[in-house]
Amino acid sequence: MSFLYLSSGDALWGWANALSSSNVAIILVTFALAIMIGLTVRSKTSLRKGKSEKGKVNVLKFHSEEEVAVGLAKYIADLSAKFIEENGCFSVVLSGGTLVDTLRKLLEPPYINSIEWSKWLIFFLDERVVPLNHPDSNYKLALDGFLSKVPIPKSSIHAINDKLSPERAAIDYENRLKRLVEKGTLRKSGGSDFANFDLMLLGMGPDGHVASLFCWHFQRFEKTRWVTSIKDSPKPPSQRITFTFPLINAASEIAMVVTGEDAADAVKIALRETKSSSCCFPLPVEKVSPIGKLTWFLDSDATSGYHR
Ligand SMILES: O=C(O)[C@H](O)[C@@H](O)[C@H](O)[C@H](O)COP(=O)(O)O
Repeated sequence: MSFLYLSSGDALWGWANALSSSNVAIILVTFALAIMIGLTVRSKTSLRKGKSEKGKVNVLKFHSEEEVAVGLAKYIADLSAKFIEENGCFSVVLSGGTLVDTLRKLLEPPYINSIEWSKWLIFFLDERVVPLNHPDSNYKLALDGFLSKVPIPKSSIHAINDKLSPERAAIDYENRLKRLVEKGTLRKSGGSDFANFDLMLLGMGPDGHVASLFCWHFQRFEKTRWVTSIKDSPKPPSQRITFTFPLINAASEIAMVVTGEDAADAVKIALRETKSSSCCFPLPVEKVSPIGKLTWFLDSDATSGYHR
């Protein structure tokens, strides 16, 4: 009832006088609690909003790996034209594994002639710490299967320093990326200081790993480093460097390119068709959530059991 009279100065004065100091304390605590509850509800709402507004997810299902390669080439060529028109260059981050082979349609007409290759900048999402001419090197894989067949200037291909230890190679690569941001060669992501790559091309292992971020390794929880190292990778070779999730998720576009039935279970989990069963935490792939857009390229083997 008292609150009904708050508009009247006299009533307010009388009401206030009537309060003992303990009543004042109770009212202050009540107000504080109300403000805290209000803030909690607000922040939960904005978190939910933030999550749903973050990036768009597009799932493209193709019958065969060949069709994935065709669809991926068109997607990359379109992005190349868009980003070169907007910014004068196109920064592309490559994974190892089967991805490089899936890029093969870019080496054919019309793309081989229409893409402005001289404006591409190439980076490596993860790299095995071996000499660059070693059969395990992702750089060598990309060079032999793709980069040597297109006119991308050598100076635009950013390989790791293969003379360094994994820790030092990761620090060195991170520092080189930071210098490229300072020089304006790479853009900064809107909401953070991380570099904002135009396109990251990711593969995924059957255990749901992406880059060299594996289930049982702390590197997947890294929050501040851009690039980190691992010395006991479950997928050989054991010594690697890898982009971290904050850097991965600062990208404008991420393509998750997954083919073959080995990966089908992890695909189902990542696309929320089933819950993680044996793992009591999200798979690394579930942490892929770019500020921009995420597009899945899947063949029918990788989607066996995925119904949506
Ligand atoms: O260097 C690596 O091993 C990778 O970058 C790794 O993350 C790879 O992309 C996945 O393991 C998928 O590999 P596949 O495409 O061969 O299945």
